[in-house]
Amino acid sequence: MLLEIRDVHVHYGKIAALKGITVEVEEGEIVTLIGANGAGKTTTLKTISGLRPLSSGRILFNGQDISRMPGHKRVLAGIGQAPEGRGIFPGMTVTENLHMGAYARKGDVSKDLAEVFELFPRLAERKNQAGGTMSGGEQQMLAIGRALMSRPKVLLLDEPSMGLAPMLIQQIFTIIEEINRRGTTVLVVEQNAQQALQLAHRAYVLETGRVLKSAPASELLDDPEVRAAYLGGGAGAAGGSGGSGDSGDSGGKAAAVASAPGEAAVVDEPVQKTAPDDRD
Ligand SMILES: Nc1ncnc2c1ncn2[C@@H]1O[C@H](COP(=O)(O)OP(=O)(O)OP(=O)(O)O)[C@@H](O)[C@H]1O
Repeated sequence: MLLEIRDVHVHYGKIAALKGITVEVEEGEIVTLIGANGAGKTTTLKTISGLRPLSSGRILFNGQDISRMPGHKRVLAGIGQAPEGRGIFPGMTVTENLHMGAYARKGDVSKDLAEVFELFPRLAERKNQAGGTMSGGEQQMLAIGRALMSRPKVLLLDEPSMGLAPMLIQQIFTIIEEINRRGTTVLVVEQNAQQALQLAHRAYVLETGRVLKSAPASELLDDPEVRAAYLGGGAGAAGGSGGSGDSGDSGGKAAAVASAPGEAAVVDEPVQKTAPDDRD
């Protein structure tokens, strides 16, 4: 087992955000955590990467207990994270941002840089552009690319589809599949349950700090309870895709994106929000 989260409890002051979560990730898998707002998905990722301390429980990585290991050492051990809200450095260029991803690692990074540019040609085209002037989709690519620069064994992704137009979501998910095909294990948190379940091998459904269910992703796509609560109640995603009943149709994918009808025309514009989630 590459990553094991065992009966983990996490608190924000008196608020119990995780109430005994157990999640396992095998090497080579794509695992997704789905669930409503406030279920504890982001907290789970932050606890794995060392941004939140555990109240109790254990986190094992490659069999080693990392529960109390500082975050930067976890990066060196092979845990890479692309955080919610991207968290890129707005004033730095794309290349500089990518170099920051390798800061904790010694040695030549040119091969890694070339690999990221190959995965994300858009970043290569914009390598001298300031991160803050990039579109939402490009910033998401940059955040993933930066996490890859640390050569993670497991890549933690927090809401990679957030705020992106359907076509871009599709692109990002295809790249995540490719990253996994090249050997990186992926743990991805998503509100976009339909797409996450189509991407992942296995999934955990979180509800108010607990694991409600875990199963192969394809099983959860057909699970009536999951469909009712997280997939818009019927076939395909919420939002009225036309309801063809085929969960793999592109209409369903498009409808899985939470956007007002008028927003469909917005492709991918520069975004201002670049700071990491700083509610802590
Ligand atoms: N900085 C914080 N201070 C206090 N409570 C917090 C903080 N961050 C999260 N929480 C609480 O912890 C619980 C889990 O939140 P978390 O962000 O992990 O959920 P989530 O499933 O990722 O939801 P979202 O999609 O909204 O990010 C919620 O009850 C939330 O209100």
